[in-house]
Amino acid sequence: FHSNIDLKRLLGCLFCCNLSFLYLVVSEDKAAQSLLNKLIRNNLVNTTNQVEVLQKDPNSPLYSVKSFEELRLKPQLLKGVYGMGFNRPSKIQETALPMMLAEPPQNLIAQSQSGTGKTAAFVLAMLSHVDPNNKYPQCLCVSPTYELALQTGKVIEQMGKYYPEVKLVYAIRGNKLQRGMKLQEQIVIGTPGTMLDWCSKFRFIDPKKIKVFVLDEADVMIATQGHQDQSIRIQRMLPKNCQMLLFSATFEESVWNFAQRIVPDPNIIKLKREEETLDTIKQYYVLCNSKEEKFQALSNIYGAITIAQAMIFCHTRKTAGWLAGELSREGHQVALLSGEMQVEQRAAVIERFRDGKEKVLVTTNVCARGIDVEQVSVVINFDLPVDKDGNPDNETYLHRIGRTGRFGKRGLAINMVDSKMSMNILHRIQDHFNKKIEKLDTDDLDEIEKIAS
Ligand SMILES: Nc1ncnc2c1ncn2[C@@H]1O[C@H](COP(=O)(O)OP(=O)(O)OP(=O)(O)O)[C@@H](O)[C@H]1O
Repeated sequence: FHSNIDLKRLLGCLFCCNLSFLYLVVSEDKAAQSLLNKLIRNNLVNTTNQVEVLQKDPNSPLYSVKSFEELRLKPQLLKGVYGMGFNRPSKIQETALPMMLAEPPQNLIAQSQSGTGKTAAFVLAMLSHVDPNNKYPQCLCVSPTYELALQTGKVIEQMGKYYPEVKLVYAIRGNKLQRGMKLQEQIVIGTPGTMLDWCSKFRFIDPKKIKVFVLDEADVMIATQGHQDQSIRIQRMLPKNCQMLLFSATFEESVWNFAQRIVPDPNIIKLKREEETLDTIKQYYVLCNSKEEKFQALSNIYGAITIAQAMIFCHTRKTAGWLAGELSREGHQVALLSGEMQVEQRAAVIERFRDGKEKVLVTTNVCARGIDVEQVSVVINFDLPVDKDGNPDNETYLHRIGRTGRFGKRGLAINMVDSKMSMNILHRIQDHFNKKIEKLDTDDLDEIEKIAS
């Protein structure tokens, strides 16, 4: 089942004049990124921001809860929640859960970054609303890919551990059912195409009996051609009083337009992402003439200061592979994150690095975009981040080395410059952030030692 992301990317390159191929590659990347984040995250992201709430009816009181008890959950579900190690609702759950569990049910559009507790919230809502005595589907949840659906399914299974009467089925390609059968499971989770077929073409599901409809990862969903229309067609088959819930990590205009078509009369909850800043980061650049010289500079740095954990970014897979080899030969414990790896393999590499089993992580841009490895104190741009036109990619630069304000530890960033062009990129990055990037002479041990103090 695991989609071979790299084969598709390769095909995308071969047919790069064919836009639809390119489209596929981009959307696969988004889904892969999202899956990767899910696989490596095992706790909530910290946030100091407040949720913004826009109520459908501004006059109705706004409830928020500080404990799961206040939600009057079924005892089996409360046990399930505590069994997962949750002590109290996350920021977004504080407001989203009372809305989702209210009677009559309310519709909701919620946006917050990955890892803030959205999945756990809607899973709890689905489990609370089903009637296990009714042996037919009552909740539908659509996800952009099979793998993402599976992850949500796992959360349903964990949270519903003490509520075994509630059953779950996956509406995914490859799960072939006998014609004419009717599903008995109360929750159906799957991808839009198969879900639509099961509701209309095969009628395994009676859409008129659905009480809760969840659309997860709306931003990833609309990046895949066809998913948007399929989702809307499913939504149109559902009864008027069905609760509609939509979740997204980002909220650009296209997502918002889609959300409004899926969710009528919504309450809206938004949680701003924690801003990243370069304020607590010391930034340096090193002048070199070749990749061998860059490696030598790196060795000198390693020789002069103790680096607990470093992340090194390269532009191409080839450079990353070469550098990882050179570093290993010098006796470093190196992890390599490369594009040809499957998402699960990538997650395993990042987890080992997180656990401190490896001290250096060498990676290409594509692989590490959007991944937070908070404890890394040194980031090395072996190649500076540029976009496809060769312009500085300021956003990636900030994301790689920036820290989120209050939680941020001090950090060190070293940029390797090996040509006039990369010097120009460096200057533009420096101007963009209006923060000086100091020159570092890596042949001068004393100077290197100073940067660590
Ligand atoms: N109230 C809570 N207390 C402690 N941990 C929680 C709580 N809610 C969720 N988590 C955990 O935090 C992590 C992120 O939660 P969740 O997957 O629900 O977030 P998300 O916003 O849906 O992110 P993603 O889209 O990446 O899955 C998970 O490991 C989850 O088990």
